[in-house]
Amino acid sequence: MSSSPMPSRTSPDVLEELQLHAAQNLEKVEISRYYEVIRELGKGTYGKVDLVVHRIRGTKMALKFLCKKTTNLRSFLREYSISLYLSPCPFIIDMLGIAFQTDEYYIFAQEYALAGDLFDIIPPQVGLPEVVAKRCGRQVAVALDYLHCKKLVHRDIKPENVLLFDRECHRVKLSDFGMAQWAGAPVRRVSGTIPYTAPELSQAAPWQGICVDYSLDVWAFGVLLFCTLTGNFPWEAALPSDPFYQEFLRWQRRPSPAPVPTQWRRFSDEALHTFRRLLSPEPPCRCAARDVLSQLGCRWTLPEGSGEDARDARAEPGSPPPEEEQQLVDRMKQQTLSPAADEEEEEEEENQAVVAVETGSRVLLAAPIEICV
Ligand SMILES: Nc1ncnc2c1ncn2[C@@H]1O[C@H](COP(=O)(O)OP(=O)(O)OP(=O)(O)O)[C@@H](O)[C@H]1O
Repeated sequence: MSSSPMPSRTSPDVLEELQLHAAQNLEKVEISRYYEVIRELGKGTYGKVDLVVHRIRGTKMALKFLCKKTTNLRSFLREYSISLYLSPCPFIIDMLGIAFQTDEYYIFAQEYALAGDLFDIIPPQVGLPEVVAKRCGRQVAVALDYLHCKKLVHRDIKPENVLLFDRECHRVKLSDFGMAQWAGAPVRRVSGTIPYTAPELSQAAPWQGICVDYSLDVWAFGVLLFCTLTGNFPWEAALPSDPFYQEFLRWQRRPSPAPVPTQWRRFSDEALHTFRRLLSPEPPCRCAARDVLSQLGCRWTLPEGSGEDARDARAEPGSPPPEEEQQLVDRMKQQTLSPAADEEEEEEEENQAVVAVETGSRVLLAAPIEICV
């Protein structure tokens, strides 16, 4: 098993050229003169994304604003040129070749993904239907394979960075290359972790140097697939102190047949095999993102009520006692993609979406994120 991609036929010099060209043409523009802002599409750590219409051409587009206070020109040019460089892939967000600045922001334009992002359509504690999750997973796997072939690592794979053109995921695209790095580049872990952070990074000492590798994306992709299929995170963080991660690790490290951790029992043997390879604690043992493609023909989730989900529920030597397991399940339930679910139940469905976006649903995902420089 190896996560090495096919060799790239393109040169990183292209990126240098793109950056230079963008830097030389980065005009100061008064936004309201050229664009009418329709609404805010999203907010991130370093800025915001607005839906706008070009006043003359009438084209709808998404403008990404990076605040000058927190993003320097070099980082902006990097994100812009990497996004441009990767945008020929049909599963990566298209760039419109427009970049400019105001006094406060650096800005670039992208195509507008009219159905929002993947996070917003995952029903908490339920997940998407298998067919939809696989359709989405297939496109993300191809996008990852593409950028890995170009020797780049995304480093921020999560549902918020998978943009949708329809809610059934017939067309999805990977976005947000603000963290992307060349494979092999040394980075330092600065702070924090999220559920998608691979264990080698979560467990690195603060400021410890690590080498960027494709396997970081593969791990995050495995977590993303779990979230998409279940509406839960598999763990809060891939740390020994996290009981869900610990239980998963026990299962991963045991010779098979080993007891399947509680929250993984809904999956078929084929799906478990795939998860085991995507989420191997040892980075070199992780498979490539594209390896998921050959598993899409198998059934991944067991039919509800088939009795199959009782599989491995029997106590086996070394598995946690039932009370401990129940506690794990309870904690897991609190750790859903929508911690505010209870309060929202009384609200109308329309309001729920708004509340989820504005307050509750991103709590876990908004936990301190991995920032490497
Ligand atoms: N092209 C687009 N079309 C529609 N919505 C978009 C588009 N780009 C971004 N968004 C929305 O805006 C959100 C934030 O965008 P993005 O991830 O690019 O910002 P960021 O500052 O890099 O975020 P983070 O700090 O979380 O990485 C996305 O999760 C998505 O909901």
